[in-house]
Amino acid sequence: MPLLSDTIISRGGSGHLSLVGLPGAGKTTLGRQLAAHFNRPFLDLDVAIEARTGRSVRAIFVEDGEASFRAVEAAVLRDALAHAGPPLVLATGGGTPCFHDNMALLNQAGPTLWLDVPIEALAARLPPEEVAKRPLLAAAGGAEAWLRETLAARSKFYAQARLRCGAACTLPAVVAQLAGAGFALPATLPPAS
Ligand SMILES: Nc1ncnc2c1ncn2[C@@H]1O[C@H](COP(=O)(O)OP(=O)(O)OP(=O)(O)O)[C@@H](O)[C@H]1O
Ligand SMILES: O=C(O)C1=C[C@@H](O)[C@@H](O)[C@H](O)C1
Ligand SMILES: [Mg+2]
Repeated sequence: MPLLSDTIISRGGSGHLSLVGLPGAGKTTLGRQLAAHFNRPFLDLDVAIEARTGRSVRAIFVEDGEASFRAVEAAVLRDALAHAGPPLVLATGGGTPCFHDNMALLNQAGPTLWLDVPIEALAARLPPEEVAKRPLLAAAGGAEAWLRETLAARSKFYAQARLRCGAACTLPAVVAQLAGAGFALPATLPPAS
């Protein structure tokens, strides 16, 4: 039986396409668009964590603390990357790349893209109702200050992504960037009959 890490590595450059970046960067939004474009399954890691545990991300943070959440996040990530199905478009959680060896695993599993959206644009995208959905942001004094501090702490992890887009992380721009970088992203084949 192959090791989990062998399974992940064997997917190579055409494996899972993972999006990383701060809350509000558009990982979920762009991830869905990329999945539709490349005819791949889409997985949102936060949603997968909630499905696995039967609890909200917020509840895990509040009741068990961040370290517990990060352990569950790392376990669900490993399972997702090792899954035998077709390669995914994966929207990671905002903090996923910064804990355990998650960023190295994402890079082994396939192309990685940092949505490096300017802080001012992120803050404008996150009105109070969006802030309330995100436990770390909601607990902070102000969204913009939290985003700045968090970027300073996290950029060394996000910067390990193979690709990066800035203000214009649109579907056409990212598709062109992936093609230009030579990542092979074949459309998912229908299941053999
Ligand atoms: N390119 C964009 N331009 C403007 N608004 C956007 C763009 N992409 C996403 N948004 C909006 O910004 C908000 C956050 O987007 P989204 O939920 O996709 O971010 P995320 O990176 O998945 O955040 P989180 O890490 O908290 O899950 C949503 O309201 C979404 O509609
Ligand atoms: O930026 C973060 O650390 C987080 C972002 C969300 O996607 C969730 O994974 C959780 O709220 C933590
Ligand atoms: Mg999201």
